[in-house]
Amino acid sequence: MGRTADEDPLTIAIAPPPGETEEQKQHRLQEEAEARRISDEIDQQLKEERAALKKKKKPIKVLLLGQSESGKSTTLKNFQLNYAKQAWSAERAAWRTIIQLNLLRNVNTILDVLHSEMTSSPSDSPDSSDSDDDDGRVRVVPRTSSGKDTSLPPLRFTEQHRLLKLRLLPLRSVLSDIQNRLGLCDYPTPATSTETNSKHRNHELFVWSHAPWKSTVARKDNGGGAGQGQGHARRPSDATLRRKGGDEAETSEIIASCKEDMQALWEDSVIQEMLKRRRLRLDLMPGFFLQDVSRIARRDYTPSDDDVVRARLRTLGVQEHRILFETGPAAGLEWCLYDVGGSRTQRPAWFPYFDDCDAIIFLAPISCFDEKLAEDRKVNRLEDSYQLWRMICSCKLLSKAQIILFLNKCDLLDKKLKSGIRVKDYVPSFGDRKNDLPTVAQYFAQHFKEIARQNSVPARPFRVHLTSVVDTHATALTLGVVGESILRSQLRNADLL
Ligand SMILES: Nc1nc2c(ncn2[C@@H]2O[C@H](COP(=O)(O)OP(=O)(O)OP(=O)(O)O)[C@@H](O)[C@H]2O)c(=O)[nH]1
Ligand SMILES: [Mg+2]
Repeated sequence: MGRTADEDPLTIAIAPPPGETEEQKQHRLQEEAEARRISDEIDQQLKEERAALKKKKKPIKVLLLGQSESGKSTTLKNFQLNYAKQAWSAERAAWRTIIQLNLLRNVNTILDVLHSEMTSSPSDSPDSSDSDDDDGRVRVVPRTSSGKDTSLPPLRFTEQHRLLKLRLLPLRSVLSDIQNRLGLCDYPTPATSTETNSKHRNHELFVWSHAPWKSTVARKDNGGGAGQGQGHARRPSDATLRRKGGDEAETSEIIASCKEDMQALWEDSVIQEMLKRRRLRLDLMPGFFLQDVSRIARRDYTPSDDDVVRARLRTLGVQEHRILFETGPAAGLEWCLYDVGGSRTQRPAWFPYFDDCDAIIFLAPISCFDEKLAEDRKVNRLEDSYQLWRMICSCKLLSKAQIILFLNKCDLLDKKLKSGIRVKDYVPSFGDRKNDLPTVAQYFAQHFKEIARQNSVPARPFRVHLTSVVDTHATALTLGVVGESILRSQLRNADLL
């Protein structure tokens, strides 16, 4: 049997005292109202504090997306350079070795071609792979069935070229030593059905998201730990560091001793002609440092901000970089930037990060209208960017995320157009429009806009920036605008909640 209301302890406890006068009753009610007000006030305060705490704990989540070599990691570097200066300075020295690696790869690419040219006699018929560059993007020079372009006089190699080849030979082992030391992987890109020979197939340096290369180098150079984004790194022992330090000094010594030869190789007119005939534009390729060899090959070389931004190290996996903004409108707020590997095999790893994402910065390198994907040489790189963009715009998981498009590598696009490469030869729909930067960029932007319009559900504003993210000054301004826009949208969302 249940209790009657008269027996309920709570009812008994809050019941007015027996024989309460009217005056006592009014006083009691006043006291109860005041107690309720104080209790409500405490509740409200707690609610606000929880909300603030929640806000503080949940960083703004931004994904950097786009195909490989579109400039994602470079954009991330710009964020660090502008908004997390302390972390940036701590990490800058660590890039020295990567820049040396980039330089050595430039030199080895030339030596490979030189070797191939010098060892093929006029009657030899080099196979078509000889024209594959280190990046798989150099078009084959038209050749006769004997493999030689007979319309041009033969290249006149001398004893000096043979000596250069010989004297620069040690750089090959230096290159693999550095790679081993930093735990970097060197994989060939997948072969494609159009590829006939792998002799010069693309080999590039990769860093896995958990690779400890930054901490390995940074600790030695700065006495500090790794920067953000490399948090899983295991610290090497002091003995290992001493050995690595010795190895690094040795590496720098060998590079410095080859400085004049590297410079002579790059400035040699026969070599330049050889590269021209191969249509090997090293200067347009990622991680090109030969023009700065006299500075970079010094024993006391320290990278500048620009050097770090131009260094190339391919990303594998997804790297999380937490940046506590030190300056700007977002000062004090934590942003979580995700830098992903952009090659085709890497893309499935993006999806788990779409959930709960606040903004996407999508990079499309528009200078690549005449290039093929390294991982599938049947596919034009611009077409691949269009396809990816379509996928991002139509993705339901991202319907609440702000999407910002960077039409990147405008500086390279400008160089290409000025060197006489015509867009209409690769994009027939471009027709007879003016072959200059503003017209071409506008044309491509229109195409991206149309894809966004047709595929975004619900419709979203088209936010586009023409960028060259290696230009740190211009990019600082762009990031300012982008940061404000993401923040504003965050605040709007918070108000709606
Ligand atoms: N000239 C020029 N070079 C650029 C530009 N953006 C990026 N680069 C260079 O292109 C190379 C590739 O850039 P990354 O930022 O590493 O490309 P990514 O998108 O991170 O590529 P993955 O890691 O392979 O997915 C680097 O050497 C950059 O310095 C640009 O706007 N202009
Ligand atoms: Mg990258």
